[in-house]
Amino acid sequence: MRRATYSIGLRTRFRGLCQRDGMLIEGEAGWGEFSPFWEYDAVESRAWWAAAREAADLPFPDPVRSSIPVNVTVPATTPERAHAIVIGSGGCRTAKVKVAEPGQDLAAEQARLEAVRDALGPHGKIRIDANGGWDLDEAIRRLPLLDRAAHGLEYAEQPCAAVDDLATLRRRGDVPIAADESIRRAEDPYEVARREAADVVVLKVQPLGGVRAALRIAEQIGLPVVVSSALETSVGIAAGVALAAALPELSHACGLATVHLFHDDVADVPLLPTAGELDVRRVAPSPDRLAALAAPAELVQRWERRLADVTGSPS
Ligand SMILES: O=C(O)CCC(=O)C1=CC=C[C@@H](O)[C@@H]1C(=O)O
Ligand SMILES: [Mg+2]
Repeated sequence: MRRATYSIGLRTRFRGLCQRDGMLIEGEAGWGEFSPFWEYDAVESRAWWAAAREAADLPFPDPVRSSIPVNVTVPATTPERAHAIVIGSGGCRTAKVKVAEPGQDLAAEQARLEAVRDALGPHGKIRIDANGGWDLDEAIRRLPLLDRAAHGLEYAEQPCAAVDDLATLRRRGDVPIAADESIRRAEDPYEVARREAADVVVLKVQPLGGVRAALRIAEQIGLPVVVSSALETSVGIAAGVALAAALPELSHACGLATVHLFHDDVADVPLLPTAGELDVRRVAPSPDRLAALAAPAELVQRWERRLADVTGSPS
């Protein structure tokens, strides 16, 4: 099995990261990506490895659509930069704006949302993602204010960490609620649905163990699905696109336009949107790009050791 370890700078700090690294593996069916964030231990990273193996070894399920509408992802940045990111998004008509980042106050979030609304126009949709960063009182206080600043929010993704709090917020009805971490990092991804704690669920291929595993959750959970990236290169994004393409129903834009957050990509033709949509296709990295983006030797060794820990085999 051929493998390559990449390291790519991010244009704007995102979830505390200035650089993204991971491994790409080639199997009989094509390329897969293994890029669990560094804070994930070997046990949690197993699902990410299963996803990489699936992509490398098996064809993706048959698609039922040929392109996927996507949101532009706006990091916790200045209003000016947020505006420019939306304008340069490749025609996205939905924007997802990060909120609840350390060091950012309510006024900064309101200004960012106003700038995004200005760039998107009155008909675009705006969603926010707090990554579970608020307690219930803070969420109750902020959601109506951010809803107003955005001139209407499509939904708030993971405003609080606890499923109980999501259920309370949903019952209050200020803003529709989406669950992300409560699905991908939960023992039981169906708890959110049983507790009627979300209007939408966010599914990510790597943390959920592959396209087929995520498809099964989508089929059984009984809620609208948004397929999102785990901040991958175009190789990993292609697996998310394959999931979105195979879903029987797709009513919302997906969070798969994150290659624009990277300075560079492993593919000659990156999976970036045109007219707000991504093409449904597999991606192979180009040898030249892989060479240019190869991780330094020390980082390659760290990834090799990590892989050995996750698979239980010596590196
Ligand atoms: O959903 C999107 O628009 C892009 C993906 C995205 O926001 C994320 C990718 C990877 C890690 C996460 O912190 C973050 C998320 O929480 O959804
Ligand atoms: Mg999220």
